[in-house]
Amino acid sequence: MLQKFHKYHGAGNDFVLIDITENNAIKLTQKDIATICHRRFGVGADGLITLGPSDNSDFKMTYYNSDGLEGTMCGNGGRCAVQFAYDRGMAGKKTTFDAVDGLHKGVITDDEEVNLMMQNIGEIKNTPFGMFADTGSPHLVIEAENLQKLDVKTEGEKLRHDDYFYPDGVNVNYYQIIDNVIHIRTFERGVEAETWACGTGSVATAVIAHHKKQFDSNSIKVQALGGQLTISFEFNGRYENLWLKGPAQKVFEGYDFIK
Ligand SMILES: N[C@@H](CCC[C@H](N)C(=O)O)C(=O)O
Repeated sequence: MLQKFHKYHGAGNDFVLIDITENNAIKLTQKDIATICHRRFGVGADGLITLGPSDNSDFKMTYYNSDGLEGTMCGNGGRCAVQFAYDRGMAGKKTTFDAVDGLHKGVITDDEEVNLMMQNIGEIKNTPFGMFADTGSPHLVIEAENLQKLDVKTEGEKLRHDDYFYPDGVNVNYYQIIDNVIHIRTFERGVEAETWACGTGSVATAVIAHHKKQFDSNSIKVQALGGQLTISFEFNGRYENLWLKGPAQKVFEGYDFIK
């Protein structure tokens, strides 16, 4: 069957998006999704997102990692979903949508970026390896001395599977602060590789750097391999009113043949 898809990226974190509001009958198996996301045998992406009907908002976003399994919240995917919904006339420049961790507001800004409201963050925890925060997805955050030279694939993969985080596993972020900007590299669970940006990981890293008093400001720039994100928040004993802003752009559209 030919399935219409759209490819977007958010700071280099790339996704296949499918509007299932008109064809809710489409059922994608884990193998279908993994094949669509495969960079040799498919379209190629870090994940796949469906936009379906929602009772209480403009649409429901469901996110799958490139391994074909449903993931937890994806910040850059959410930002791409906001741009996609606007491009398809499913929502205005201001929208509200439903995701696995609850309702999110999204705004397409005057500088043509997408700003996404994230859930409040609960406890920031210490682990034997670094600090941990759940920003809709679980993230371990580790400060590195030479980020550029770090073997993120080898080091990140070890921690992602460490017994300490069993059974859920964890996404692993390494960061270095240069000239008041957080530089970040992330090994993503479910993609099982380093991605070019991670929204929920950037939020976790910004609040942890603030928690460690490395920043006074409540607006922090995070430079990923594929682009820059800005995280802003209020701190009232806990991190609230969190927003993740950055580029979210269409790359192309097409039809994929799904058996
Ligand atoms: N790239 C995403 C994070 C996606 C979630 C993750 N891989 C998981 O399921 O653990 C983002 O931009 O937040």
